[in-house]
Amino acid sequence: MDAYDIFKKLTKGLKFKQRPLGTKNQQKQTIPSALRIEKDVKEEKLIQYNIDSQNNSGSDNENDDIILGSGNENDTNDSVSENEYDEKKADSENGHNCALGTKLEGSLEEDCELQLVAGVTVEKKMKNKSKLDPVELKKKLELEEQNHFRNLHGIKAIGRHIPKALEDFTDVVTRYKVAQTLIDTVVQCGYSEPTPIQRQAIPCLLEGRQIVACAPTGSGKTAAFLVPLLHLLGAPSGGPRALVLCPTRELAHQIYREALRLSASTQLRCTVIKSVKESKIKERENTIRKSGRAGRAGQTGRAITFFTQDDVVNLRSIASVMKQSGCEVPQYMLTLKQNASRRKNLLKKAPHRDQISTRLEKPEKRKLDEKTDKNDTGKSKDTVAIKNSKSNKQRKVDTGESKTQRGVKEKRVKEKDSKKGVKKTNKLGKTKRKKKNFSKAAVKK
Ligand SMILES: Nc1ncnc2c1ncn2[C@@H]1O[C@H](COP(=O)(O)OP(=O)(O)OP(=O)(O)O)[C@@H](O)[C@H]1O
Repeated sequence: MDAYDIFKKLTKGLKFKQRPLGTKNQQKQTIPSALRIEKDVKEEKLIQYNIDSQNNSGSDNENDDIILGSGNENDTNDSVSENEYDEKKADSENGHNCALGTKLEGSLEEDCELQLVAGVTVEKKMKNKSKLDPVELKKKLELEEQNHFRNLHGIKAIGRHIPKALEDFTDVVTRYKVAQTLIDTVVQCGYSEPTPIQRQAIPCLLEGRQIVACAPTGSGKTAAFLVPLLHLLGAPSGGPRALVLCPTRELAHQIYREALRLSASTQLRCTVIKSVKESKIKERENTIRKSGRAGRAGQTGRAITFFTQDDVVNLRSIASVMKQSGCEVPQYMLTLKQNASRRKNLLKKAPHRDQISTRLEKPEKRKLDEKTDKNDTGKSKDTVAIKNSKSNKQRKVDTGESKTQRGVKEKRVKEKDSKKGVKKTNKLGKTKRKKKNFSKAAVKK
């Protein structure tokens, strides 16, 4: 908002009469009588006051203790000529009259005395405004120019010693010695001219000033802070050095894309941190890798284990124990066995802790179940029988019964024999006898 706008706002609704030149006296006549009387009284008071002040400075007066500037009714001295009045009025208009009760005499550079109470005066130095240093004048002119430039581009800046807004991107090279390659990439991105926010924010940031910048969406705020940031970072050196906080993930990706484009000429790298947990895992991974030991990072059930070459032996033994106990061996352990070249620094998801505990609860029962399952499928029935049976009798008799069933039957038979004292009989024998008896009965009939 410039001076004209402010004036317009202040005088909104007011009407000004335009006075044509040379009609001064005529207008005087047209002033209403009441107003004219008031004006005359004021002028008279001013004249009287000036005379009083002159008298006070020269000789003692009866009215010294009266507060100056309030008007004196006792003095009705009309001896002040019109010329004197005109001169004094002209002086007062030129700014020589400091306030009521000040001396009107003296040159421009003379001190002005402010008399508050009779006899008490305060010295006040008048500044000679008309005489300015050429350097100061130049500065003022420059400031005026800068403000005019800002107004042209709709830039509003508040603060002390605000740096000059950019006219072009090449300004940055000359003023702040920014690498030409960086500006070239900016131009390659299609930014031929800086946007208003870029014009003012880039020089501020390059001077190391702290700023709060506001601009509408799509006005180029990202480049406004990325260009100076890339210049200040220079070359990469040990770890992250700049952090851009975003309220949303989408905005983070938008800034990331912009940063990738603008940092094409530099060796700097940029990434988006999606969640703190993930970053923590990565951090831990890096520390583990640096230490050369195995480790685990993450939450229960979602843990990630890192292995080194030395862990392979241990893993094998763990896998074999798990197999023996009837546990399900994780896939990554099997792959470790298969491919020796990939064993180093493997990153795999560990099995859920609860799963392991449940599987380890009743391993014996699981074993039995598994064996029954195997038999049900009919896998290598004969071989199992050969291995488990000790006598040839059983080999012959084997009719596909399971090992356990056979064992149970044998036990029962033995118990019966020992109790009753009956001779051992074979199943086959019994059936033969039955057949013989059946044939004899048929012959008799
Ligand atoms: N000086 C420029 N000249 C031409 N295009 C530009 C300039 N600066 C930025 N742009 C382009 O304008 C688009 C919007 O820029 P940017 O995303 O930086 O805006 P923003 O103000 O950060 O928006 P938001 O408020 O949504 O984050 C981008 O595609 C960018 O490439």
